Amino acid sequence: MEAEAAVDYLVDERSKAQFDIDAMKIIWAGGKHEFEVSDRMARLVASDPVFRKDNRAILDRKELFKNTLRKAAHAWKRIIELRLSEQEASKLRFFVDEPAYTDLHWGMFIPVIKGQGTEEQRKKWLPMAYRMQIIGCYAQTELGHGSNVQGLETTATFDPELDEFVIHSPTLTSSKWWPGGLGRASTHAVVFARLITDGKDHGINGFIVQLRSLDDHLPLPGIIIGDIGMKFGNGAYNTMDNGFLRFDHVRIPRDQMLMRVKQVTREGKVVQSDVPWQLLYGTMVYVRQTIVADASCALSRAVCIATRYSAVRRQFGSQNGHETQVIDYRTQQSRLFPLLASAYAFRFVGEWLKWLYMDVTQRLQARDFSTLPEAHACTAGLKSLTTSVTADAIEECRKLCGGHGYLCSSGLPELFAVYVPACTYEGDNIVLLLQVARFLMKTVSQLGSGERPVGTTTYLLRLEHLLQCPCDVQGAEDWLKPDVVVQLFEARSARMTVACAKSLSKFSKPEDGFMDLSADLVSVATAHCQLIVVSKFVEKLQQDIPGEGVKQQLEALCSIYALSLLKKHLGDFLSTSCITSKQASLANDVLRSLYSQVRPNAIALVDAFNYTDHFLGSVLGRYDGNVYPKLYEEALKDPLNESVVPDGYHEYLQPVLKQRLRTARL
Ligand SMILES: CCCCCCCCCCCCCCCCCC(=O)SCCNC(=O)CCNC(=O)[C@H](O)C(C)(C)COP(=O)(O)OP(=O)(O)OC[C@H]1O[C@@H](n2cnc3c(N)ncnc32)[C@H](O)[C@@H]1OP(=O)(O)O
Ligand SMILES: Cc1cc2nc3c(=O)[nH]c(=O)nc-3n(C[C@H](O)[C@H](O)[C@H](O)COP(=O)(O)OP(=O)(O)OC[C@H]3O[C@@H](n4cnc5c(N)ncnc54)[C@H](O)[C@@H]3O)c2cc1C
Repeated sequence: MEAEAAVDYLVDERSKAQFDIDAMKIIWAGGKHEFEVSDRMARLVASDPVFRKDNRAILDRKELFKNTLRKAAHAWKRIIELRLSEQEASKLRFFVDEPAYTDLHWGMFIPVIKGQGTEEQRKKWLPMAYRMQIIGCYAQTELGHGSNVQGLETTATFDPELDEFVIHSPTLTSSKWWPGGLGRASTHAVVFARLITDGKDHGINGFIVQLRSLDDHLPLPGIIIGDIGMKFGNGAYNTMDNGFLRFDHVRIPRDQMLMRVKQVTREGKVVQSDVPWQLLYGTMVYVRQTIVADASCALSRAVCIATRYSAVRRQFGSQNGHETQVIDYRTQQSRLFPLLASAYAFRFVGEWLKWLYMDVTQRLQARDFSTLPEAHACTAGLKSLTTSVTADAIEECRKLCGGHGYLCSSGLPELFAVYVPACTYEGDNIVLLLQVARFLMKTVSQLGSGERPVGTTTYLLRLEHLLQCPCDVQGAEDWLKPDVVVQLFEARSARMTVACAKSLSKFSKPEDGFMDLSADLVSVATAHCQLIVVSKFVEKLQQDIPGEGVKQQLEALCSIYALSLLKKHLGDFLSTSCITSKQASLANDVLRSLYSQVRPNAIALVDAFNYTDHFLGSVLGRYDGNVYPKLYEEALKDPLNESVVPDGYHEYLQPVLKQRLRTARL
C-alpha cells in the first residue's frame, strides 16, 4: 500500500470543543503533579521497544510468559536506573499494561505484610520485598473455597517442641488455586491457613512461607507447585502465572506467622490482640479500593476507543455531502454517552474512596476502629458496582464499533478478557453486594436503638422524610438540580432498604430470610452504591473546578450519569413511588438534550484521558483517527498472511478441491 501523509481525521471534532481540555486533563489525573507523572511515565513506556505489546494475541503461552518476565525485568531496571519514586514506578508498571507477577508482589504481598505483620516482621521482610530480593504472592483461595474464607482447609499446626508451624494440605480441595504470580515466579507467599494449637482450631491466619530456593528457583521440599493453565482469551490474562500449591508437612519458624491480629506464644498459647479480627481481611479492603480506581481506567480506555471510532465511522444518510458519522445517531449516543459519564463518575468516586481508605488507615493506627464497617461496605460495594458496569461497558463498546470491534487490533477483545475477571477476583461481585446489604440491614435495625448512622448511610437519619417525600420535579429543567437528584436516589435507596428489612423481619431465623431474599438484598445494595456514586460526583462539582467550560461539561456528565441510571432502573423508582411516569418522561427528554450538549465535546472529553496510542493499543481508537489504512496494515501483519498459499494447502485443501473437480466432471 502507498504510504499516506499523516492526516488527523479528528481535527474538526477537536475544534468543536467548548472547554479547556488541558484543565480537564488535570482534573482527570487528580492534580497537576499527578498529570505530569502520568504523562511522563506513559511516554517513557510508549517509546521503549521492549514494552511493545501488539503481538500478544499471537504468541503462544510460553513465549507470552517469557515476554512478560522480560518486560517486568526491564521495567525494574528502568525504575532503578532512573531512580523513580514509588508513585512513578507504579505508574510505569500501569502503562506497561500487562498483568504480571509484579502486580501481586506490589499489590498484595507487600500490603499484607504491612497490614498484618508486627513491627519486627515488617522490618525483616519489607526491605527484601522492596528490593525484589524475594518475590511474593497472596495465597488465600483454594480449589474448594474462594468466597468462603472461613472455610479454607490448609492447616498451620503449631509444634511447641521445635517452635515451628507445620503447613499442610490435608485434602485435594485444600490445594491453593488461583494466586497470581504463584505458578512460576514467586519465591515466597503469604499463605492463609487454619491456625491449630494443641488440637484446637483458632480460625484463619496468614503465614509467610518460602516456596522456591533463592539459588536455583526449585520448589523447596514438601512443596508441590505449578500453573493452573490457560485462561479466557488469547494473550490477555495469560501473561499471569496463576498457580496451584500443595504442602506436605512443610515447617516454618513460629515468627513467620503474621501476628498483628493474633499471636502464638513460645508455649503455644494463642493471644488475640485488641484490634478487630476483621483486620485479617484488611488487604482485601485495600485492594478493592484500588480496583475501583482501575475501573475508571479500563472504562475510559474502552470509551475512548469507541468514541473516536464513532466519529470516524460513517454509515448511511448524508451530512454535507458525506455519509453520517455514526456518533450522530441518537441510538449510538444513548449507548455511548452514559458510559463516558460513568468513566468520569467512577474516577471521582475512586478518588473519594482512596481518601476514605487513608482515613480509616490513620484511625486504625490511632486505635479508632469505628469506621471499619463503613470502609468495608463502601470498598466491597463500589468494587462490585464499578467492575460489573465496566465489564459490561467494554463489551458494549465492542458492539458500538460494529464488526471491526471484534478484531484484536481494535484492542477491545483483549481489554474485555483481561478485565472481566475483576468481577470475580478480590470477592465475587454478588457475594460482596450481600455484604453491603448485611451492613444496611444492620444499620436500619439499629436506628430504633438510637445508634446514629455515619458516613454514606447518614441519609438514613432522615428516614421518615425520605419514605414519603414527593420528587420535586415540575418541569424538565428541575432534573438538572443536583439536590433534587440526590434526594431522589436517597429516597429510592431508603424505601428499598426499609421494604427489605420489613420482609426480613417476617422470618423467624434471620439467616433464612437472608437466603430467601438474597436477590432483593442485592438490588438494595446496588441502589445504595449508585447513590454513593451520584452523590460523590455532585460533591466533586461543589469544589473549585478551574478551566473555561470544564465545570459545565462535568455538570452535563453528572446529569447524564444520574438520569441514565434512573432510566435503566425505572422499575425501582416507579415501584417505590419515588417518581411518576410523567416525571420519568421528562427525565428522558432532558437526557436527549444533554446528549446534544455533549456531542460536540465528545472527542475532547476522551482526549482528556491523555492516553497514548501505545496504551490504548487500538487501531480504532488512534489519536489521529487514521483507521482504515492502519486496519489494513495490521491485517497484513497476521502470520496467516506470511505466505500467499497457506500451510496445509497441499495436505488438506488441494485434495478436496481436486475431488470437487472430479465430481463436477462426472
Ligand atoms: C489489555 C491489557 C490490560 C492490562 C491491564 C493490566 C493490569 C491488571 C492488573 C490486575 C491485577 C489484579 C490482581 C488481582 C488480584 C486478585 C486477588 C484475589 O482475588 S485474593 C482473594 C480474594 N478473596 C476474596 O475476596 C474472598 C471474598 N470473601 C470474603 O471476603 C469473606 O469470606 C466474606 C466477607 C464474603 C465473608 O466472610 P465471613 O468471615 O464469613 O464474614 P461474615 O459475612 O460472617 O461477616 C463477619 C463480619 O466481618 C465483617 N467483614 C467482612 N469482611 C470484612 C472486611 N474485608 N473488612 C472489615 N470487615 C469485614 C462483616 O461486615 C461482618 O461484620 P459484623 O456484621 O459481624 O459486624
Ligand atoms: C484472574 C483471577 C485472579 C485471582 N487471583 C487470586 C490471588 O492472587 N490470590 C487468591 O487467593 N485468589 C485469587 N483469585 C481467586 C478469587 O479471589 C476467587 O475466585 C473469588 O474470590 C471468588 O471465589 P470462588 O472462586 O470461590 O467463587 P464461588 O464462591 O465458588 O462462586 C461461584 C458462584 O457462587 C455464587 N455464590 C457464592 N457464595 C454465595 C453466597 N453466599 N450467596 C450467593 N451466591 C454465592 C457466586 O456469586 C458465584 O456465582 C483469583 C481469581 C481470578 C479469576
